[in-house]
Amino acid sequence: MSPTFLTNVFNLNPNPGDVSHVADHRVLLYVLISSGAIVTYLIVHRLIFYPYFLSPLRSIPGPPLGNPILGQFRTIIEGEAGIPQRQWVKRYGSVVRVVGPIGIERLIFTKPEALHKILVSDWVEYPRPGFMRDILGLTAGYGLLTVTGNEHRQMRKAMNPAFAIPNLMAQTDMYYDVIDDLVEIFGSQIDNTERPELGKEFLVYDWMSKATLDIVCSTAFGYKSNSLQNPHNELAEAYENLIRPNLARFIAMIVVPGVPQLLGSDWAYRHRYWFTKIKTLAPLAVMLGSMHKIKRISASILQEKMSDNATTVSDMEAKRDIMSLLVRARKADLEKDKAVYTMSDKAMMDQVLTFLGAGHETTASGLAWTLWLLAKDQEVQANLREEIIPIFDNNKRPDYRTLKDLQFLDCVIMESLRLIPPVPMTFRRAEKTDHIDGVIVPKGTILYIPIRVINTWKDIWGHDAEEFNPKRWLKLPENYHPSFSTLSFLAGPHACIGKTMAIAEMKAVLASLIANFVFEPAYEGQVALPTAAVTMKPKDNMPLRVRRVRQSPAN
Ligand code: HEM
Repeated sequence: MSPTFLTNVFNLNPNPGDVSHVADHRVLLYVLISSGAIVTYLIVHRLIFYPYFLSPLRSIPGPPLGNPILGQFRTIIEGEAGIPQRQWVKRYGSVVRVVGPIGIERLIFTKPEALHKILVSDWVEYPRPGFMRDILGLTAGYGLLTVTGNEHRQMRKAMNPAFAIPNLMAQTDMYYDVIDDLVEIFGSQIDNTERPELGKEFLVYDWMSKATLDIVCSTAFGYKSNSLQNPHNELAEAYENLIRPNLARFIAMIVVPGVPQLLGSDWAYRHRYWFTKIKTLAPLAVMLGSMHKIKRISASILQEKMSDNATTVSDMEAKRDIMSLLVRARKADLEKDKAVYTMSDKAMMDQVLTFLGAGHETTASGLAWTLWLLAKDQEVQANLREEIIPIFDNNKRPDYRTLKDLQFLDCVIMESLRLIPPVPMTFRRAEKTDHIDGVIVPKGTILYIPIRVINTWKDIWGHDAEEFNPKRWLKLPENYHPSFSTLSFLAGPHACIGKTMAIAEMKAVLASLIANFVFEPAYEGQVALPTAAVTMKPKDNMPLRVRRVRQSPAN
């Protein structure tokens, strides 16, 4: 700091006879006052003038602006995921304006035509917003979930064949290697209690999470994570630590410009020790360590696939995991045409994290909530068992087609995913000024895609839209739109690439569990709530009482 600056600010003039310092002092004072006035004006403009009097969105109905600094943020964060939005749509109609923290406006659109524009016809101009891509990039890899426009088009085209039905049909048997373990673990733990006929309480979400991790690891990249049997598996542990940090704090850090790039750098990994010195930043050190471990494991998985020279049909049949298929397709493409688009090694490695991030917790949440709904509705559970038992009496590992043909199982899963979608909402950002559903949407506006609201909208689903009624899928309502009445897997070019895989997996797990066990609430008056996270992971890991359907011969 220069001595002149100090002299001026604190009026420490070394030469008392000289009056020029008084003029200097005044100039500085004017500068300070006018800067303060500008900053105050900008804050008042941002928090009050703009949202109340100037915003072109101000006449769109919506909840009150609320607290000038937080807006409706507290209601959103403290409410159950998707529920405040549902109340607003009920109250204010099909287009709603919500003001969040520091005056940031968001719009909710619900009509099929509006959703078609945002998600399908103009999807390139409505990408995932930057803050969302930063969060996804760090926790689920810079893969399909973060790329946009042409890069997304090319990457998705390269990946689609690996998710095609013939491949999924061939993979179904891999699910049962994991499911058999799960059934065996539940069964033996029940049998080891003093009164097996009363069953045992299990934290169902935890078990579904282990099972879906093992399934996605083996089907997506042929890796045996074995977390059902070994909770200390390196990849399972690293992934668990990666997603554990407090999400709200993590998001708050990530929106600071430069932080995502810093966290993704090797420098941050090498210097992570320093984060442990500050209590609030300490979880980041664990997260950086986990990211590094996952990258190392992904690199070795990819290396192994690339050096794999499977040429015989039986070798190739054995290696039907998604990553093997991608590596083989890339090799073939390059041999045919050197100029063709192929994914870089880094992009391929990032897909490992994308499959883990996108395909594990989502499917686990879907399964846990389905078991909860069945635990609360014993009649539906019994009807489902009635459909499944004859199949399992013949074959304990029903294939893709057999599972697909189980009509009531399909209804139960579709209804559960409708009512409690594992991803309750997502976001888009307008990259152009546009007209949607009669309102002007300025460039830069953040749009809520309110998955849970649409899925339970009474205008489409009728008066019992918020109730669990699998039979509704046998006769769909008149207003039903095949793409925009349930958005659990979204629609358009960014729709879930793993949809068919997730549904087949959920069917195999659920059918095997319901054939073997009865699920009941763990205690009277149990209420299940989701965490306010990206997925609908249950807050208490969903304790349920599990009993054997038929007593084992030992009993
Ligand atoms: C019940 C289970 C699942 C649900 C409810 C679900 C839901 C979703 C949703 C809503 C999106 C769109 C997100 C957005 O655009 O903001 C999405 C995208 C995606 N999902 Fe899933 N998902 C599930 C399972 C899976 C599985 C098993 C995989 C793969 C192994 C997977 C891979 C992906 C990928 C890669 C994307 C990005 C697609 C793109 O942008 O092109 N998902 N998923």
